[in-house]
Amino acid sequence: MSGVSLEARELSKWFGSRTAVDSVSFAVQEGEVIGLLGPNGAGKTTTIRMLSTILSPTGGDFAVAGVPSSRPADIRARIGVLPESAGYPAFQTGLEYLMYHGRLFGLSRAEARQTAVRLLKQVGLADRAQSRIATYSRGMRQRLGIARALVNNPSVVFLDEPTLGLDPAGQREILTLVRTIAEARGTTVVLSTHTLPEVEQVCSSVLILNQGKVLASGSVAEVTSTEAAGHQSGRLRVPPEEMARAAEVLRRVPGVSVEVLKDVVTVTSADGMNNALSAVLDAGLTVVAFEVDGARLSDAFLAMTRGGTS
Ligand SMILES: Nc1ncnc2c1ncn2[C@@H]1O[C@H](COP(=O)(O)OP(=O)(O)OP(=O)(O)O)[C@@H](O)[C@H]1O
Repeated sequence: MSGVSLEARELSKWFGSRTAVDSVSFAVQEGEVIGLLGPNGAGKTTTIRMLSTILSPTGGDFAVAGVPSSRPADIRARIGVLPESAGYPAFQTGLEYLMYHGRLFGLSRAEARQTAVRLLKQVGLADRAQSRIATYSRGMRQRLGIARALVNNPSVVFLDEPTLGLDPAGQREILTLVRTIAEARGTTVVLSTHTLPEVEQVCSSVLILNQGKVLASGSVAEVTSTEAAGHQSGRLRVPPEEMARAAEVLRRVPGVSVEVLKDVVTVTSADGMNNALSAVLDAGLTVVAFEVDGARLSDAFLAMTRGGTS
């Protein structure tokens, strides 16, 4: 059975009078991919910097692979980080770069080479191992950065916006790689992103931050369904001859707004769609089709963070 590999308790960071992270608590299981989601300035990077021991928390504490935050050097040995804007030595080759980092972690020359070759293969750069990094595309550099984050065989990897600036094919490559890292190696991945479909595709759980506070956390399905219940819209199709009557019935339901287009009524309800549907059925009308929006994480995220960017 897998255990908790990352745990934060009431983690906080103030910069002067500005609160960047405000009492954030969460736990992540081994081999899980957690999406750290939030608008600009939500506190994602600051949270990652604290968990990766680059910044000291102002309050609260955390543990990585069972190692408490009071032992930062031991934590560093167990984590890998791809920072938001990683720089690369243009004149080194991918192989040299990874070997160098392997040596920094105490590997012998032979071990460092072996590790570098294995990782280059894993991130799809085997055929470019001997090319200078200056000739790599942005997507290739990001994959090299992920390989570097894996050099010390970490328990937890932090990837800060790894797909930023990549084209759809590059994004897909990174996301596939993230999934492989978690599934094949059992590594826990913390993925910070603005891009909601990414979270829906690769993350098992999500932590939504806004202005430093946790707005929601849990599995992607839990967060989506909880929020969707209160913010729904949908489309109701009735036979054309019953349209006028359906619109009239719906307009009488409290909290419901109605828009009619041909034989489709678009209904928006602050309290969920059940009352709207019941009213139409109670009136003896024929429902040909009923389709509810708001069952996506992106809808939940937009509803939660509406107007909240700092
Ligand atoms: N070194 C710093 N000094 C002062 N304020 C800071 C510092 N670092 C971050 N902040 C502030 O803390 C808040 C959170 O910033 P952070 O970079 O963690 O957000 P983020 O969610 O990563 O945003 P983005 O998506 O834009 O990268 C912001 O208001 C930011 O201005």
